[in-house]
Amino acid sequence: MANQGYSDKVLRRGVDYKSMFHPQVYLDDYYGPGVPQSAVIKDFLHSLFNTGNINGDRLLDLGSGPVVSNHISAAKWFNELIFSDYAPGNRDALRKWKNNDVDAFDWDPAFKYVAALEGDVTKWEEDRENFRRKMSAIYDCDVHNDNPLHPVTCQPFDCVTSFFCLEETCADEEEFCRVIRNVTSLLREGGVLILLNAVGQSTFKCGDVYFSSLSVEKNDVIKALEKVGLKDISWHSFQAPPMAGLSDSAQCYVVVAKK
Ligand SMILES: C[S@@+](CC[C@H](N)C(=O)[O-])C[C@H]1O[C@@H](n2cnc3c(N)ncnc32)[C@H](O)[C@@H]1O
Repeated sequence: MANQGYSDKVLRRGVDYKSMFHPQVYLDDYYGPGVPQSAVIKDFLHSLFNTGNINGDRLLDLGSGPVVSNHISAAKWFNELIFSDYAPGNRDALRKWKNNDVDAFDWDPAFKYVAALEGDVTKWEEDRENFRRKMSAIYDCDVHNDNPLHPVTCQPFDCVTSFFCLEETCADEEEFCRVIRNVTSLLREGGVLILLNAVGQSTFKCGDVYFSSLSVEKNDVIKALEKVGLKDISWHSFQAPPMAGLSDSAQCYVVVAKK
């Protein structure tokens, strides 16, 4: 589980996200029109949520970045969607979209795509407005705090998600386990944790900037979840289409576990 490769690059992490992670660049590279990876992820999350087994009142996403599309399929199963991120620029991008600002990122194609998966593409605008209504808060967060939402304290959530975030904040296995513990503390008993990330990724790019990631395999993730007492752990992995030099991994995982 060691970071490797890219020894000639400066790999950014931690506080660098506040100044060197540019939301618009990230969105264009990873979520722009025709990026195949984002379609594969939407397909997978659609099939996961459409089992109907993951539902409740409040869902919290940690390290949301400027991204809403990964939660479109989840939205109909929860009354409130709470987003959070460490970098103010990302929280601003989320707020702009919620407020329908003219220069907000255009998520309409993502809503159309998911509405088509749901079997009725004409519903996409209704889905988009329902989503905006359910987006009840956008918090500052740091998954390295015992309470990642500090200073905000919340009732435990029915579901906590974190996509392409936790490994990106950790340098070693010990930190990864601690972060999993912090994140799990926000779940109610019986609540569901959903993590999505790349397998074996040690770096990803946002524009010209390389960010570090803790390279994890299936056993590392499952061990960390078991260590904090999570149960009913299910692991899914799928091949992600090549990302044209943006990441050194072409495999994604989704892990689902119950507290
Ligand atoms: C690769 S982006 C993922 C964004 C989004 N979740 C997605 O699926 O595309 C990693 C995100 O983690 C956030 N982040 C970095 N350090 C963090 C920390 N200590 N606590 C919470 N989020 C953090 C960054 O600001 C960034 O938005």
